Amino acid sequence: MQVIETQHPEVLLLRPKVFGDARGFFFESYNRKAFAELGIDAEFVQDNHSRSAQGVLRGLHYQISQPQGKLVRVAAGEVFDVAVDLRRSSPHFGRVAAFRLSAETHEMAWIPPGFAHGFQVLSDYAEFLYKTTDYYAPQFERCLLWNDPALDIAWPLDGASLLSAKDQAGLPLVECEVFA
Ligand SMILES: Cc1cn([C@H]2C[C@H](O)[C@@H](COP(=O)(O)OP(=O)(O)O[C@H]3O[C@H](C)C(=O)[C@H](O)[C@H]3O)O2)c(=O)[nH]c1=O
Repeated sequence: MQVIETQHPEVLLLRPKVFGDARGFFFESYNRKAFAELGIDAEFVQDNHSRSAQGVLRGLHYQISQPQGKLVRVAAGEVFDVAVDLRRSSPHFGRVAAFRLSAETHEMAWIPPGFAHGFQVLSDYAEFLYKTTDYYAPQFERCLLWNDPALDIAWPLDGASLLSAKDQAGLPLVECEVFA
């Protein structure tokens, strides 16, 4: 597993060793011991899988209680993935880490608890898979406005063709509940 830096020291892009042969490919998408050796000693309790059409933007979501660390990857297509540090005590509070994830590169990203997360689909469609370190708790879910000017996120596609009502109602960072 190769670790690639992002704009944020705690958000890690992970490039797995991929075994290709005439049949196709194989790679370990998660290995507790190997990840612990990388410093990602997280215990995952939930796996999620979503499919979205091109232009769909999901996010930027976080749970103010039961915050979720996320190991994210794309099984089909390509997305522009974004994480924002919402920990007021962090020297990188408000910092954005953004990168592309695709089925072609098999790259994954580790996003620790305390970050808002979202993505925009760049391909015709994308299948997005991720593990979380705590359970879904809708009562604690909050939404950071995807196009908050203070974040200056360079989303590759203009606007968002499909946003949930929840995401359209996201709050700018200055109005968001954040972590200590
Ligand atoms: C997240 C989640 C959702 N749901 C149900 C609730 C809704 O009836 C339906 C769609 O939920 P939502 O529109 O919140 O799904 P996304 O917009 O993909 O939300 C995710 O988007 C960004 C990318 C994230 O990082 C979060 O993990 C997550 O909030 O699935 C569940 O049953 N369990 C869950 O863990």
